[in-house]
Amino acid sequence: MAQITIDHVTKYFGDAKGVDDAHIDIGHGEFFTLLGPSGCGKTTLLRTLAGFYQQEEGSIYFGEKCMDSEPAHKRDIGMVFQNYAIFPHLTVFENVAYGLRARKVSKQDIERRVSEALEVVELSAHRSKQPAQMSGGQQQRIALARAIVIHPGLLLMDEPLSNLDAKLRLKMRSEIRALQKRLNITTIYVTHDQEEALAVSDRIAVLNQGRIQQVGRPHEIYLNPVNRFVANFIGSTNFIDTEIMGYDPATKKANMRIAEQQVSVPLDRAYNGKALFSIRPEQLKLKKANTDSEVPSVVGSITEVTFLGEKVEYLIDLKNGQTVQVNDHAVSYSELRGVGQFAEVCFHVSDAVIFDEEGKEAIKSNGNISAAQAI
Ligand SMILES: Nc1ncnc2c1ncn2[C@@H]1O[C@H](COP(=O)(O)OP(=O)(O)OP(=O)(O)O)[C@@H](O)[C@H]1O
Repeated sequence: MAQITIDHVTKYFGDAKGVDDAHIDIGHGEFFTLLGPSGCGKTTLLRTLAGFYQQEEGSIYFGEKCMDSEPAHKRDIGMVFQNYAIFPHLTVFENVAYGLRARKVSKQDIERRVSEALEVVELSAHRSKQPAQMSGGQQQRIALARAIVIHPGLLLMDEPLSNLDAKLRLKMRSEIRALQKRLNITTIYVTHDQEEALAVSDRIAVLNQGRIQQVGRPHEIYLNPVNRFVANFIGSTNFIDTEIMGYDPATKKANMRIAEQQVSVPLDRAYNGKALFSIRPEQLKLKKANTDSEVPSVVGSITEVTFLGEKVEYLIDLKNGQTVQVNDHAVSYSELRGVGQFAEVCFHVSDAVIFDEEGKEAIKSNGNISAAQAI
């Protein structure tokens, strides 16, 4: 049974829907992330879960218990916000103890539980300090300790790392992930940072304009996006206009015209007409001399080269007028290419996802997904 069920929840602001018919089941101990661009409804959904907003449609269950008429303070939730929301006039210890005092926990238990929480976030040595004497990362750890000290059934985190610099974000995100796994607290995490979401989550829901676009494990979302929005929002993707012809229901294959090439492709459903071929820059390779001539390729000329050490980013103008990005590796000088050079860009059809012309739905998903189940 799911620990958290968001059952077709819609939250209106006037006539507009902040969250539109969200349906998600979240398991016990899961690290679940709500990911999407600014204004997509992440915070609204989180605040509705917390009981700060009341949805107009649908229900929220914690286990079998319906939470719809349960006030926020009775929902057994710990929260961490972007701005830390810690009290500047209280010591680190008193900040963490605050929720326990409000719950009338005994003095002895407060001492024990706050000490434990401070140890977990590695702030024991700072218990008597004022927050102003602490760094941003330390202040966020106070907020984290304050959220976990009440032993909540659910931890909600709204962009907790946004105020930290890039290096500290990386450090804190792996700390949060490790802590969440160790304490096994079901966690719902909000971020607009796709790399952060991929790094920390068990599963991710991608939202756009209030609607959930896709729910899946990080590699599923990345390798098998269900529509153009998800493919474009997570990582970078080449979209190449193609045409699908002669779908054969017996073999479930069709011919795809891509640039000057004609390639046979397996499809998930019957389709003929214009389509969008979506492939990641690292799934495209520059063909080397004397390599497999069976692999499909399209030709073009190199217009930009960015050498980044572990990879080289090439922009290539194809003969059909479209530009693609190829992220290649160059382990020796002889493999480096320059601007103006001719390039043959090759790919495996199985790596690509093909969408209908508007990009609303995949007509060919990524055939390799089952091989990645071990992750
Ligand atoms: N209190 C409010 N009153 C009216 N409209 C609101 C309110 N809160 C949010 N909205 C609208 O609802 C939509 C979703 O907002 P929300 O804050 O949930 O987005 P978000 O994904 O969390 O964005 P961000 O990453 O910028 O915080 C937006 O269009 C926003 O303008």
